[in-house]
Amino acid sequence: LGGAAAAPGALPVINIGRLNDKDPAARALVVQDIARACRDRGCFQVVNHGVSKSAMDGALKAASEFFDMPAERKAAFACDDIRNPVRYDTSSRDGISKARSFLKHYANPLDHWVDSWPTQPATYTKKMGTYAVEIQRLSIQLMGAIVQGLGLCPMHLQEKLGAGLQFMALNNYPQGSSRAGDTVGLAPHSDIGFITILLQSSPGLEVTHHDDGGVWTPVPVIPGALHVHLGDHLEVLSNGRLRSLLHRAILNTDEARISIASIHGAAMDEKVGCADEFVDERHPRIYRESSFHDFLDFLPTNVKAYRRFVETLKIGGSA
Ligand SMILES: O=C(O)CCC(=O)C(=O)O
Ligand SMILES: [Fe+2]
Repeated sequence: LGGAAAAPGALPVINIGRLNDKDPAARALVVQDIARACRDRGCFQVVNHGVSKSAMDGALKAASEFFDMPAERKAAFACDDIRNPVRYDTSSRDGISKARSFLKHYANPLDHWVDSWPTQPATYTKKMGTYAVEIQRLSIQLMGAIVQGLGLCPMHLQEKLGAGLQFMALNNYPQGSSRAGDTVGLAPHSDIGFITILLQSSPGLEVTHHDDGGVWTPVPVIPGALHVHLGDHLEVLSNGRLRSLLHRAILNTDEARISIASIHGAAMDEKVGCADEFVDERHPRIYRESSFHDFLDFLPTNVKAYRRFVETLKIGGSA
């Protein structure tokens, strides 16, 4: 064919209301939509997901109130140790932050982590906690559908996910200049974990799947919808049947922008490897097993020339 790759079509929006349907055929249709979206696009948006509008609005409000605080207050949460349970930062020491400040913290189980969260603004823990719990529940429901779509039992990972990691990143981007053209706030990367569920206050997120030929597709803001994309550990688990999604954030030229990413994975030291069901003579194991802990060890080494973590896990490849 040659020439520039054609822009892939609109990103899928999936109504997941019937995932809980008693009729297995009704659930199967939704599972099929999710499976296709995971395979072909590495992401999709969900509507009818059961996360309340008030929880979503509350989370964005809590995040914006946090970022609106004076710099000294926020600096109290700054920490050089990437293992700290709460971390605020404005610099680009991670190699991918170009123009963002962020607050990152863990969230599952909430009662274990919430005491380490900011106590200012006063309603932060209440609002973000409510959102975190609802998103954690949704993540388990979505993962049930995703593994079923892969042909596994829907319960395959449920216990590990229930005891697993929920890592939240609140991102704050300045308004971009319309004269400067597209300005990258957060450079292309994939997330660790199985899936990320993301809420954005205004457009800016862009995605490119491994076979999109490097064409970036903007993720539209659909009121009430949540964006879901696949992380490195789902690529590993599926032995490469699914691929993690490269994504980036462009500065919005109309307004400052906030996004809240919730990353869902196995517990800190739990090793994730390829499921035996996807390994046979024709499909040898592609990736070494690894944990979130291993990912944190890898991060500081990934500053100069960015590589997806999952690339470094390839068996036979260079680590
Ligand atoms: O701001 C966005 O939309 C993307 C955020 C993101 O990719 C992340 O926090 O990992
Ligand atoms: Fe990300």
